Amino acid sequence: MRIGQGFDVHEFCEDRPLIIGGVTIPHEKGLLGHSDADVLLHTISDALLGAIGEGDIGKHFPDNDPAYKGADSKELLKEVWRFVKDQGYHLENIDSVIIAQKPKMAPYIEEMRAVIAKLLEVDARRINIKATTTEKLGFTGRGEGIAAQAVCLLV
Ligand SMILES: Nc1ccn([C@@H]2O[C@H](COP(=O)(O)O)[C@@H](O)[C@H]2O)c(=O)n1
Ligand SMILES: C[C@@]1(CO)OP(=O)(O)OP(=O)(O)OC[C@H]1O
Repeated sequence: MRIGQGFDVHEFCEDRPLIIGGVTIPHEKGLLGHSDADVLLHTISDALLGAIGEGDIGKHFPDNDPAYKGADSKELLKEVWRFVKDQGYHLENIDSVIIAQKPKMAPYIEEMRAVIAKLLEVDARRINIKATTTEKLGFTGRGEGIAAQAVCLLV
C-alpha cells in the first residue's frame, strides 16, 4: 500500500482557456503554464508519482521540453497512470481540493470526476474533488491564481 500527495499552483493570465480537471470552465482568465496548466490534473499526477517514489510531473515532462508546450494534461495523466499500473498498483482512491476564489467550481465537479475516473480507469466514486475559497486571503484570495492539492492511495 502506498500513499502520495500533490500540490500545484498556476497563475491567472489573459487569453487562455481555464481548464481544470480536464474540463473547460467559462471564465474571463485562464491559467499560465508550459502545458495547458490544468492545476488539478498536475496535482493528481504528482500524487500518483509520489506514491510510487518517482518524483514529480516536472521530472517526467520537463517544462523546458518543447514536446510539452501546450500539452493536454489529460495525456500526461494517462501516461503517469500507465507507469503506475505497470508497477502493479491499483488505485484505491483520490481526494483533492481546488483552491480558488473564483470561479465557482461546484457546477463542474461531477464532469471533472468523470473525466479523471475515465483516465484512471476507476469508478468515479473513487475520485473526490472539493473546492474552497481562501475567504479572499492570500494569492488565491486576491484572484492571482489557483492552487490544488491531492492525496492518493495505491494498493
Ligand atoms: N471556487 C470555489 C470555491 C468554493 N466552492 C464551493 O463553495 C463552498 C463554500 O466555499 P468556502 O470557501 O466558503 O468554504 C465550498 O464548500 C465549495 O463547495 C466552489 O464551488 N468553487
Ligand atoms: C506540466 C508541465 C509540462 O512541461 O508544465 P506546466 O504547465 O508549466 O506545469 P507545472 O505544474 O508548472 O510543471 C510541470 C511541467 O512538467
